[in-house]
Amino acid sequence: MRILLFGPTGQVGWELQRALAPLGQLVACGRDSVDLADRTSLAAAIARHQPDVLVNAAAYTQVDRAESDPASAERINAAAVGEMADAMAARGGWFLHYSTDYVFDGTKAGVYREDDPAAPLGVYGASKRAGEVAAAAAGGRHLVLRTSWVYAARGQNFVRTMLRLAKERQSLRVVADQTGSPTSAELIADVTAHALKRVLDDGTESDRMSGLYHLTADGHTTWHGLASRVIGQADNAGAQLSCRAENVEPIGTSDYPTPAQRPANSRLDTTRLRETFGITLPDWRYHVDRTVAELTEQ
Ligand SMILES: NC(=O)C1=CN([C@@H]2O[C@H](COP(=O)(O)OP(=O)(O)OC[C@H]3O[C@@H](n4cnc5c(N)ncnc54)[C@H](OP(=O)(O)O)[C@@H]3O)[C@@H](O)[C@H]2O)C=CC1
Ligand SMILES: Cc1cn([C@H]2C[C@H](O)[C@@H](COP(=O)(O)OP(=O)(O)O[C@H]3O[C@@H](C)C(=O)[C@@H](O)[C@H]3O)O2)c(=O)[nH]c1=O
Ligand SMILES: [Mg+2]
Repeated sequence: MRILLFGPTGQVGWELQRALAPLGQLVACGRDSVDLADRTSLAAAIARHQPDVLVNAAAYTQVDRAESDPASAERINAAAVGEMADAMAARGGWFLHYSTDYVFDGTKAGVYREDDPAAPLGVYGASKRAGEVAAAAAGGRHLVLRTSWVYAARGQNFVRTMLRLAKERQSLRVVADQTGSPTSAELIADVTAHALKRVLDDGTESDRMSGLYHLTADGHTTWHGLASRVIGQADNAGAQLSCRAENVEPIGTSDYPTPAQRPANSRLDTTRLRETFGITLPDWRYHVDRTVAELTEQ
């Protein structure tokens, strides 16, 4: 079983290197060996490695920058994804890919299901939605895992930003009217490996599992709730902070203007994933607390 991984230096890709290794012969292609902006480079990587499974953890993830660089976001998050999906459909292999809660506009009152209409508010979300559509349109076997608010002990993420700012400033202002589920890269990688093992073990029976799934930690909070949790846990662990949890001020979205608009509600219903693959998802605080512990030990 040959597994090809794109994006091994990213948050999710890094964890996938560990999680996927036991499932087959894993080859990781970083930017040094494949540039997804270049169609020829992408086709050559697939031709060279002849994968049975392609896992794409690479993406254009700078939400605000995408607003002024839509061509790059569209190329990496949509066109390249379509080319990957087409190539894997032609090979008869599995294509695994990730998408985002930012495909929704956040106006729904409850949790979003996989088949709720997408209505992205920004360029990043629109490019990721186009990638989802392209992955399905190829007609091959695929798993697209839609996740949200990803963080890890390494890489660029909100949890690490909050710890850095809490060391520099005596107070922080964080939006309290955007709700979602913080999800660790480690959880995403472990669930990916579990789901991949399942579809490979089930052979052609697994064709009915092909499709789109929501994958987030259980429960939800706001960005303010997440910042308060992170700073409170770091403080308890003895980190030297200038800002305490009680000095994280809740603000409204309009008080924190950004180039890209973000959904007010992006809670995702994970029933389909849990029931199809028999997975239990931990509360969002579980991995947040472990990640903060790891970061404050360093
Ligand atoms: N981060 C988040 O909060 C969320 C992420 N997602 C999705 O999850 C997936 C993984 O995200 P995450 O791990 O956070 O991503 P990161 O931003 O941490 O990593 C992105 C990866 O993509 C690679 N990459 C970007 N452009 C290119 C290119 N032109 N050629 C080759 N490689 C490229 C990067 O390589 P390099 O290191 O060289 O730049 C890096 O390995 C993505 O599909 C993302 O859309 C979904 C919801 C939330
Ligand atoms: C740094 C900071 C951000 N914010 C706000 C801005 C924004 O509304 C929210 C989150 O900010 P960030 O820019 O860190 O997060 P953002 O880049 O929007 O994160 C998103 O990334 C992409 C890749 C995804 O797919 C999404 O699921 C989501 O995780 O917090 C504050 O209120 N105060 C602050 O000090
Ligand atoms: Mg960001």
